[in-house]
Amino acid sequence: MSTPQLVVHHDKELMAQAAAARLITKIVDAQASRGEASVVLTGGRNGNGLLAALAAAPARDAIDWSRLDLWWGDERFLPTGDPERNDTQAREALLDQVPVDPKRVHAMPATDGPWGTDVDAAAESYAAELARAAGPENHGAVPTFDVLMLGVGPDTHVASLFPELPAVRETERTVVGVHGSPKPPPTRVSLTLPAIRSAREVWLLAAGEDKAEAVAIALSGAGEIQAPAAGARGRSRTLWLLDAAAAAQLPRALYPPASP
Ligand SMILES: O=C(O)[C@H](O)[C@@H](O)[C@H](O)[C@H](O)COP(=O)(O)O
Repeated sequence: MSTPQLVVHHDKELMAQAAAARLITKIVDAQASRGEASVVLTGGRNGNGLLAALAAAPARDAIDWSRLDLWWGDERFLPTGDPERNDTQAREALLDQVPVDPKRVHAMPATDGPWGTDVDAAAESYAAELARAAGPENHGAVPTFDVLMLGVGPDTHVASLFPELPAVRETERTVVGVHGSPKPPPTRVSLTLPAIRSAREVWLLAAGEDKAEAVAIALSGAGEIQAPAAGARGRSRTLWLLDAAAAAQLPRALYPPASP
């Protein structure tokens, strides 16, 4: 697993804009070398802020939207179109403004879908969809994502993997149903750490002083059960994209040299 790298931007707007520019370049490079790209989106303010910045980016359409596979790291288990769903918010922030191929937008199941309110069956179906998309060259039962993005909660949760709860302890399955999430809504579908760690690059997004303690804990050697963000590592790169407020409690030695 790759050692975390940190980039600290002056404020959350600049962090979102810089991360969006970074994502454009990553997708364009993947499409140039492989003919397609695969990205995992995250819910939350920082994740949606990045998507909104990407929608406004001048270089946005350097991306061939028809050759981009989009997945989610987690989803609030609600009816299709519910404003609280991560995919609803992603569509509003970006996807409704670009010509994505609907067959390559892999939303997680909703409660009005084929599995109804059975979140565990819904999770199994998403795991099966991931496995179908995984090629022989991929590591196990998920495609090799070029970039997997994660917001970081103030308790160090990522996706819907919360400290000490069952989902963060999962070592076999790639997708699980989450019951009793401390962050509402209580029922969710989430990738697990093994699935997260199959990504080439994992980018963790954290802005605001309410994340400063979580960032310091996750980067200070805490275990992944107590601090799930600490276990979110990419195969070739793990990148923490922060603003100065979220980096404020980091030991100075961890602070990147060019930071504001
Ligand atoms: O479904 C969700 O809520 C998200 O996937 C969750 O993991 C989020 O990314 C973090 O809670 C950070 O959220 P903020 O960026 O809004 O603080």
